[in-house]
Amino acid sequence: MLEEIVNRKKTDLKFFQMPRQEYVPHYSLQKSLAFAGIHDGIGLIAEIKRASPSKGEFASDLDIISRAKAYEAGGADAISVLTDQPYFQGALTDLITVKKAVGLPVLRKDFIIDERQIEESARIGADAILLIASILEPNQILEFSKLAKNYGLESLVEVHTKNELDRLLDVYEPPLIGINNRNLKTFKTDLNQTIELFSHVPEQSLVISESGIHTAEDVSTITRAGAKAMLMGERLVTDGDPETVIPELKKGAQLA
Ligand SMILES: O=P(O)(O)OC[C@@H](O)[C@@H](O)c1c[nH]c2ccccc12
Repeated sequence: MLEEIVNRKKTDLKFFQMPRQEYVPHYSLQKSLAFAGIHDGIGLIAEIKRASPSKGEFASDLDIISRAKAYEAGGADAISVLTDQPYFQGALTDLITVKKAVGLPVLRKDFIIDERQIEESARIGADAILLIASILEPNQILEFSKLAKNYGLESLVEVHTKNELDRLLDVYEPPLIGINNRNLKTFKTDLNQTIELFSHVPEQSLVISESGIHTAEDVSTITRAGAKAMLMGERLVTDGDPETVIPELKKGAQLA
């Protein structure tokens, strides 16, 4: 599946058009998460996602403006927006819309494999981009992070295996490391991934546990593992009242 997604991305990039730049205020994902880690015990990146290859369409009629505002009102520290269209029903315009609706850092969630996508991310108003270790070489991750920084963007580097992490750390120690609990090949999630990989992450890096986090107990588990932040998609997208549920979920960090 991952190979299929990346191949489609390569095809679509043949028709790439650079968007015009608009002025938007910038927020630091790193600072926002570190601040929340101190005050709430855990930082939250809440995700806007209509569909996924594993679950199909689960929120096709999502009102992204009210959802993003509810995330912010509930105490989310950043918003992640899926911008991949073919597999996640996302769009660049979703990110532009969300960025205008909230005063939080916005992470562009996509399959970045080309430098032009980084300038594009800056132009649509992203504050940070996702770099996925399973589809990029470690030196590409380093180069892409530098390029992102030149555009004023932070990078969240996502790993799923110890091998990906080791290869990455030989070349670059990212300030923000995402441990994806979902195996992108089988789609299975396992919070043990965060527990197992955490001890191998450099002390200075802020760890974000991603995927498969649904309950306050899950939040407790990943906090105990050492994560300072979490990325939640499906649980929040499908909830009737994220504004109420976010503080309840965050309380899991206090029980850790
Ligand atoms: O909906 P979940 O299980 O809470 O997962 C959110 C997020 O971690 C997931 O959407 C994700 C993690 N890494 C990705 C890479 C590409 C697309 C999506 C993702």
